[in-house]
Amino acid sequence: MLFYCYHVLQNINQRHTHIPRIFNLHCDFRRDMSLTLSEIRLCLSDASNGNLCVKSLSSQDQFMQSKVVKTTCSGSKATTCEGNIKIGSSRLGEVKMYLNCSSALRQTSFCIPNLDVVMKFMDKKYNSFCNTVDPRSQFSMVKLLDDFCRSFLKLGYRKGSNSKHANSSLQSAEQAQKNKTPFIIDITKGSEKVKIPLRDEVRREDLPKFNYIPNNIIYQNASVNISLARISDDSCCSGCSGDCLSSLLPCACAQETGGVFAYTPQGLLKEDFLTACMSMKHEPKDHHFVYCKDCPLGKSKDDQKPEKCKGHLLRKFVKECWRKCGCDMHCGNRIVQQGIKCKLEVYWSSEVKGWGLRTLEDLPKGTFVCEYVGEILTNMELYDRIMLRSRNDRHTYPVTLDADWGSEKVLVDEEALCLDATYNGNVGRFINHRCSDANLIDIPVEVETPDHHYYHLAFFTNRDVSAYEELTWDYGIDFDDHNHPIKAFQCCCGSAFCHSKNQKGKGKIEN
Ligand SMILES: C[S@@+](CC[C@H](N)C(=O)[O-])C[C@H]1O[C@@H](n2cnc3c(N)ncnc32)[C@H](O)[C@@H]1O
Repeated sequence: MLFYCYHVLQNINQRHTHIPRIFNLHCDFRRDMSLTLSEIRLCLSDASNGNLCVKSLSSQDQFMQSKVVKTTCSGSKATTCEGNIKIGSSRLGEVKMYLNCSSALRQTSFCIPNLDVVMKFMDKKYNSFCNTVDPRSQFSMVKLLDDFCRSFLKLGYRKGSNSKHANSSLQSAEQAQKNKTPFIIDITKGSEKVKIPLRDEVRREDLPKFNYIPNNIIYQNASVNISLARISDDSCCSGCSGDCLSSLLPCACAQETGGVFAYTPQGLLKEDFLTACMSMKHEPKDHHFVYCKDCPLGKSKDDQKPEKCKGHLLRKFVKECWRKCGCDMHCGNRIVQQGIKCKLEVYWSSEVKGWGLRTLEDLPKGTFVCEYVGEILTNMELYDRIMLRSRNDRHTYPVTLDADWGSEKVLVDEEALCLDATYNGNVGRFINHRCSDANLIDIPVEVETPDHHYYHLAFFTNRDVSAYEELTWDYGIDFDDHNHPIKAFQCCCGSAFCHSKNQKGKGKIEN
């Protein structure tokens, strides 16, 4: 059997905004190139035959396969050829096609042509055949296959499916088609270097209501001292020029990370730095935890009788070059401040989790994705906000900037800071939690002030992440502490290490 895979329509779904989309096309073409729509008759069986794992989709997007029992190619020298066409659709509505013809071509001098060339050939052939002049009505193989996939989903839905899973995908795909799925082209309203769309596949009424801000903003009482005088001459690199990463000796800005820069020349977080941060997060043994004498969290719950500190993870910081440094804006030690560069998308993750964030491209390990941006609040301000919160507010959006709380003897309230992205925030507010094996890690980054009670919270990938995977981080919250400002929720992350499974005694991880 001749089998050959062509990747032709990869990423087409990035260009086509409406689902269903062709994800990949794998196919064989006959030697005489007689494989055209009019010459193929498809008989789809309704049997589903297992799952097809696709690397570029997350493992939860299992594909249902339908097997074509017969493919007939007429008009060729070989009268009939039996083969397989496998079509899969995921819950997200992506469609994958394999075309696999059996033939005797293996024995011939058949040479596999470039599929782009074949596509053009087919377009030309059918356009001349139809004698069309209007470019809008011209035949296109790509359009034809796209249409084929849409019809497949549509007809499959009408006839019903023996899979609940596939059914919901088809339903939402159908609905999306019907409604021409409204979505926001750019939730950042032009304030980031990249556009970040919001894909509304299921036509939600409750689109997120918030104001997009690309940088943290002080709400009222927070003390953030960003005066240049605060930066001493020996903690910046005024003598540098160009790119600090290319100089022979690391400059003063690498001191925070032990005299070596945390970033590679390719702009990724270094493997050993990442490993150290991950091990602190995954094995928070006593020496990584610090206990403050006068814990701001304990105080905010009861000022008269403050609760004992439950401990804070003492975190490693990255320090980036900044305004007092002599290097330029493209210096390799200025990753976070250069802003978002990845292709991201906000999408409806699930009924329980709500909106989520996914990547539209493969991201190598150590890639900076985005910051968690919000209003800078003091711990008391956050506490007051929480008191006023409506019971109907399902999701919460604060993070505590406590990476250095333990090293301070006493923090006054103006210095015990949090970020709240409820009303004002960036795309980081859509990142959902995943217990233990999330694909992002949050790293504290010092940029404009050496005072570590204020810092940037930046997300980096902690492994290679494939396009269309949901981006998640481990919020690191205590799910049993119902008074914590970051309200615990019933976790549905789906991880084998999920704490809600642990509570039922399954998948327990030992710290
Ligand atoms: C920072 S927001 C994340 C974005 C949110 N999903 C949305 O729709 O805007 C955090 C909230 O999302 C929900 N959430 C995040 N991860 C979750 C998970 N693993 N399971 C259930 N709910 C989750 C919780 O309601 C949580 O308070």
